[in-house]
Amino acid sequence: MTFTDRLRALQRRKQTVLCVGLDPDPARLPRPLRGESNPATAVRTFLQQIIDATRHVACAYKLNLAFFEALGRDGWPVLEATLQYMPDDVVTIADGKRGDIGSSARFYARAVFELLPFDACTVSPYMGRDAVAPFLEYEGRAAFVLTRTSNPGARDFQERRCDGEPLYLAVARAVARWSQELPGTAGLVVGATDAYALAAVHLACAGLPLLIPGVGAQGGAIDPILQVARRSPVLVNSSRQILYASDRSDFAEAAAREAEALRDQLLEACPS
Ligand SMILES: O=c1ccn([C@@H]2O[C@H](COP(=O)(O)O)[C@@H](O)[C@H]2O)c(=O)[nH]1
Repeated sequence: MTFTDRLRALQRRKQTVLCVGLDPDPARLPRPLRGESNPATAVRTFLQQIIDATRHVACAYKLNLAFFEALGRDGWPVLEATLQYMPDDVVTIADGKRGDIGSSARFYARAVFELLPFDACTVSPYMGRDAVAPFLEYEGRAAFVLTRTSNPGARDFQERRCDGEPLYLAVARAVARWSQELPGTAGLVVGATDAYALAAVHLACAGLPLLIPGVGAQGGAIDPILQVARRSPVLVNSSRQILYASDRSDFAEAAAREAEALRDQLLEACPS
């Protein structure tokens, strides 16, 4: 079964397209956990409680690798423990935005798909086809390639014209071509903060799954997502708005409420 088929089946069964982002910042942990002498232990407990509180409304969890790497030597065990804690009915995404020459990219791919059991990862297209290809060789897994990202700096390069269209669209079309060798292994990251780019990427590559960050803390709109979800599978990520909904002992309940509210707003995007 391809990654995309598995994702669609999960979304249909659970009626949710919500991806909860796990970006654990030790300085933002709820106050009751901040007293823990080892921040890695606190992060591990925090993430397990967030997973328990949101698993009924999440079809995916996106773990931003930067936050685990920044825990130093304790980061890898926390990453492994968090993955082991995942329920069966979700997919996991390693958000490391990898992208290097082919011989090195193969090792990045091996780390997330062989050493760690991630279902998908994020990849930067800047270094071209050989930097992306190793991630597309794993049957049943997927690589989401950055197109038009959600941050203000996306305008610096991604919107430059390339053969008469924005560079991010040329990237999206190239990824669609590259993925033909092993269908179902590629997706695209496109931010919710630019409704025009979201619609354009979706029109250029209808059918490729879209990982959409930028709602919640970054203020991206929901309606344009509902439009593109009519023809493309979508996974909508929210991290800080859910994780840090409260910094008191009710943080898990508050996270559940935020996640449920976003799931409800996105119900129309679920496959029937
Ligand atoms: O274009 C992009 C690509 C990745 N991200 C990542 O998604 C989350 C968003 O966090 P929020 O707290 O919901 O804003 C974070 O891990 C980013 O690194 C993105 O925001 N935009």
